Amino acid sequence: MDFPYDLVMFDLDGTLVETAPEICDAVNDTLRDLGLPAVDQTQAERWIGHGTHELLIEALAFATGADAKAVRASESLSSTVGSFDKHYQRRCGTRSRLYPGVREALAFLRTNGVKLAVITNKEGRYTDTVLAVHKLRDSFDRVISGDSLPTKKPNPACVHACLHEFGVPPSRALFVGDSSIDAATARNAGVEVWLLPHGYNMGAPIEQCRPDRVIADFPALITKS
Ligand SMILES: O=C(O)COP(=O)(O)O
Ligand SMILES: [Mg+2]
Repeated sequence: MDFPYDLVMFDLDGTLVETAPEICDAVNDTLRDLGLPAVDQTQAERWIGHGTHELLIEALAFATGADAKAVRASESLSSTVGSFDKHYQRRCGTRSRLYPGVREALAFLRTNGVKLAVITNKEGRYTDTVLAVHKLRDSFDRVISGDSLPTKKPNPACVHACLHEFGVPPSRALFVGDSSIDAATARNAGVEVWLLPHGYNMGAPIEQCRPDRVIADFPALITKS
């Protein structure tokens, strides 16, 4: 197959790896430490996409009934972040899984000389753990996390960094993601975006993001349509 891109940038959570089960576990471990009620996974999925720091703030606001602004300003936040960090590092890899066909699609693209990157809003220390436990790190030429650059998605700086590093023009690059954040990132950078429906997208249907294509799954990524 003649793949029409020289660079593919993948989102992580909800795109390459189903991470919500163990993220929800770590949130609930943290809430339990505080004597707060647990949340269900569907609820937690709506908070995935802006990085785990924002997710934790949303979870605390939801569980306490406070608004997110008050949670962000609270003195206890940094110790709660420390508690979440401990729980999430322990939970990473326990209940996440690669979506079907991920490894095969990455291998196919690599073999065809396509440069591959991960661009996630997840903080680097968690990205590293997730990629390591799923033996994915060596599949990528570049990994950009939410705290790698001064800005995160949907700011296009992360995409620009990849285009620059690999000397690829926007017309030869593709972003593959699962959310409106990914769609906005790609649009802001002037690259095409294909979205998968198996991820999170803050609970909204993926078609609403108006991607260039909705692809059913990873086999569809490398199958000529
Ligand atoms: O919210 C997160 O932690 C990361 O989400 P992303 O991998 O979809 O960017
Ligand atoms: Mg995602």
